[in-house]
Amino acid sequence: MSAPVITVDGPSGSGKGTLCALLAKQLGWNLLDSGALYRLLAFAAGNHGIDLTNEEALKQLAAHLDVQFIDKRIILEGEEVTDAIRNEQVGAGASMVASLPAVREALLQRQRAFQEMPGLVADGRDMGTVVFTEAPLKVFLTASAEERARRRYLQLKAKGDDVNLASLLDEIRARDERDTQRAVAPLKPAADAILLDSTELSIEQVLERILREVAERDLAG
Ligand SMILES: Nc1ncnc2c1ncn2[C@@H]1O[C@H](COP(=O)(O)OP(=O)(O)O)[C@@H](O)[C@H]1O
Ligand SMILES: Nc1ccn([C@H]2C[C@H](O)[C@@H](COP(=O)(O)OP(=O)(O)O)O2)c(=O)n1
Repeated sequence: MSAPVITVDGPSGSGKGTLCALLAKQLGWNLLDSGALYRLLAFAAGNHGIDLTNEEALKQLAAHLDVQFIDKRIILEGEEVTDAIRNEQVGAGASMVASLPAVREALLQRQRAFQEMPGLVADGRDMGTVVFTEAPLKVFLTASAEERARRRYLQLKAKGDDVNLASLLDEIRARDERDTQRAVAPLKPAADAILLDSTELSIEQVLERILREVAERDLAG
C-alpha cells in the first residue's frame, strides 16, 4: 500500500507552508516543500552563472541538484541556504524557472520520492493536479492578494529584512500571474480539491478545518 498524501496548493502567502508544517507535525508525517526545490534551483543557477531562461542548462542543474534537507535546515552544494532562499527575489526566480517544462519534468521523481510511510504532506502549486493526483485529501488554500502581501511583509520584517508593502504586493501579483498563466502545471485547484479562503481565518482555524477533513477520511490511522 502506498503512503497517503495530503496536498496543499495555492498562491504565495496563503499560509501553505505554515499549515503543512503543523499538519506534518501533528500527524507525524513527512513533509515536502516543493517550492523550496524551485527556489534552490534559481539560487544554484545564480551561483553557477546560468541564465534563468536557459532551459537546457537548468534541466541539467535540476537533475543533479545536490541538496540535503536536514531537519529544518537546507544544504545546497555543501552550503547552508535555509534563510538565503527565503526572499522575494529568489521567489521570483523560482517562479521563472518553474515555468520551464523540462525543469518541472526533471524535478518530478525527486518530489514523488518523498511519498513514504506513514504519510506525506505536500506543499506547492501542482501537488494535487500533477505530482500526487491520487491524494485522498487535496486542499487549495487562498487569501486576498492584499492579505498575503501583509503577511509576507510582517514575516520578512520580523526577520530584519528591509521590505516595502507596496512593492511586495506588486511582486505577489506578478508571481500569481506567472504561476497561473504558464502552459505547464499552472496554479489551479484540482477538480477534487477543497477550497479554503484564509483571508479572515487564523492559522489555528485553518488547521482545525483541515484536521476535520483528515478525521472524516480516516487518514490519520
Ligand atoms: N491564517 C493566517 N493568518 C495570519 N497569518 C498567517 C496565516 N497563515 C499564515 N500566516 C503567516 O503568513 C506568512 C506566510 O505564510 P506561509 O505559510 O509562508 O505562506 P505560503 O507558504 O503559502 O507562501 C507567515 O508569516 C505565516 O505565519
Ligand atoms: N509545486 C510548485 C511549487 C513552487 N512553484 C514555483 C512557483 C512559485 O512562485 C515559486 C516559489 O514557490 P514557494 O512555494 O516557495 O513560494 P511561496 O512560499 O508560496 O511564496 O516556485 C511551482 O511552480 N510549483
